[in-house]
Amino acid sequence: MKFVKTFFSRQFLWEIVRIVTVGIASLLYHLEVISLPILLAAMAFGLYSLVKIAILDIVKDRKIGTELFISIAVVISVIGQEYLAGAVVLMIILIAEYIASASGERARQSIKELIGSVPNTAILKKDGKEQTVNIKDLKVGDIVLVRAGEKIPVDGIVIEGSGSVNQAPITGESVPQEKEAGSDVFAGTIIELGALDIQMTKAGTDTVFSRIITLVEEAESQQAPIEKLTDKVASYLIPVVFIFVGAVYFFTRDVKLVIALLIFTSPAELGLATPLVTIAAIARAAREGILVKGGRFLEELAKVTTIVFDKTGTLTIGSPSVNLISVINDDYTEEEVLQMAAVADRRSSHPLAKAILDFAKEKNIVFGEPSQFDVIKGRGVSALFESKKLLLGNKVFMLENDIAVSEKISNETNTAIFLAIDNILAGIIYISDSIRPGAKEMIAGLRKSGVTNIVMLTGDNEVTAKHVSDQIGITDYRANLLPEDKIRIVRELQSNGERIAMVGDGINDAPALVQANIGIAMGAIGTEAAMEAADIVLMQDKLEKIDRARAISKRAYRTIKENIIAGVGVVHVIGITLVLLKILGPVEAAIIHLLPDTLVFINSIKLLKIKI
Ligand SMILES: Nc1ncnc2c1ncn2[C@@H]1O[C@H](COP(=O)(O)OP(=O)(O)OP(=O)(O)O)[C@@H](O)[C@H]1O
Ligand SMILES: [Zn+2]
Repeated sequence: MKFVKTFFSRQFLWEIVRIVTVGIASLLYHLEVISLPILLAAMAFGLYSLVKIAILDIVKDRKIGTELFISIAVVISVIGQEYLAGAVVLMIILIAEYIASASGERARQSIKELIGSVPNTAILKKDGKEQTVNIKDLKVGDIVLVRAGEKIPVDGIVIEGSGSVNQAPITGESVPQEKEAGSDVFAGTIIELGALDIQMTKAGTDTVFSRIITLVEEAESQQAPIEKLTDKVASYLIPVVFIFVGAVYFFTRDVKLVIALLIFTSPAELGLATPLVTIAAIARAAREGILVKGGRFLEELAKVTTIVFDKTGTLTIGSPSVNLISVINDDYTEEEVLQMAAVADRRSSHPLAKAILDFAKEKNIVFGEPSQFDVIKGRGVSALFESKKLLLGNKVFMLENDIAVSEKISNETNTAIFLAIDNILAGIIYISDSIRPGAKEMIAGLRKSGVTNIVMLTGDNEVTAKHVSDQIGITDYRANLLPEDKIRIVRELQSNGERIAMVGDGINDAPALVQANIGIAMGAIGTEAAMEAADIVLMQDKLEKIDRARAISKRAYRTIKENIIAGVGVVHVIGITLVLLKILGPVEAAIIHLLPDTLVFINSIKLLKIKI
């Protein structure tokens, strides 16, 4: 069993030796086989690691941990001549420490097991020969051969062959994707059928897979606010505890009582309560293709009450197509309107421009190069072609340029793009983009999970914006926005004291993603910019992943609270009471104290398995 392997690995050898030494010495002393100095020597050996950690904590992290409490308790037991009690307590606490560190290690390993790994070698195809080489020796452009049942070792482009690839290690989606010449493939994914010749673009630590692993590993260091809070509470509580225990000793002179009290007043599991959950939840999310860049964001997403969506490319698929061209100025034909629009948009990288160009190509329309070209953000483009001035964009853009636009031309489902030639409206191009499947269910799911405010932001026109938001159940939408308006709106919502999550495609809306408390980027597989800008990255273009991310976050946050309240709070309060009532002595206290450690561990690690 992997579990057993971690717990008995060499890394923990010394901890086990210490536990056994102190245990056997206690037993032999009790049986009067060994003398007191030998017991004390064994205790010193056992105590050594605790004292070391206690001192390191104080000096390096300025933190008082359990180790200090226990060290003091053991020293007091020796001074007070309660040798055996001290030794047994020491042994049990060593066991507890060992459970804690081994379980943290176990959780970390399980992340790697969940996500998997990338092979170290690849079959290189060179000069008509095939040879197995180490990944490190591959160069960009090398051709790598991968067959059915094998893991793809590099990121690259398929140049020959076809096959179905299971991308679950990266996207969480286990339905295989068909790959053929020209398709992108990613390291760590598995070819289920077929064989592919892959031209390598990235290998080793540059691959998407590697980036995911690094992000997940770094995520642990991004403390959740609740963790900072528990650290703070612990630092206030500790002096109070020492004064309290000191007072108890002063009035009772009862060494055993003091030792037992120190065991239950130590903040042991507080240190374990959050990090374990964070690791488990982040690993769980990663397996579903949801990349959470820190424990902080889990907590933020769990608490969020407002979620802001970008429309194009997020709620809609983002690959629009032209439906209709209507000629307004009879001096031009339909072809000419399309041709001029294509000229104006040929230098633009906007998805709407792509739709227009694709349509022109489909109609075999030849379009020239503009002599001048400008992008007017959130409005459209302007261009100069054969001394004609072209303006292409939304209605606001036309009105801003004093171009008359008659009213009845709006159409619900389509985005109307206006073309003006020499400041006279020539035609309108209707373009539509379909709403992503599952959008309505996702919004309903978020509302059910307690998100009270859902807002849609778009640079698109009012009519289309209303149409889209009506269909998916969003009542609050803002249209005709410039990119800076989106940031401003996020700020405004925040200034009402609300925590905002913003969902976008991570490319055009990166600034708004950064401004929000949590930025969520969709469909980021392979898009470096989106992976950088967002705090939570959805590897797939699937809206239900937003619901999933929220569900996992809420569950993780709940688990942290359970750990702190039930695992730590309740056990300790009951423990202290029973000790003061003299129902529990030091040895019983130490044994019972193993319980919350184990509870916290089990409660956290279950996040990897349970249905959420
Ligand atoms: N290259 C372009 N060609 C034609 N129209 C454009 C172009 N760029 C912008 N527009 C017009 O300006 C509007 C706003 O563009 P913007 O890029 O800000 O947002 P969007 O892509 O429509 O939607 P969203 O804000 O939801 O991503 C578009 O709806 C379109 O009418
Ligand atoms: Zn956008």
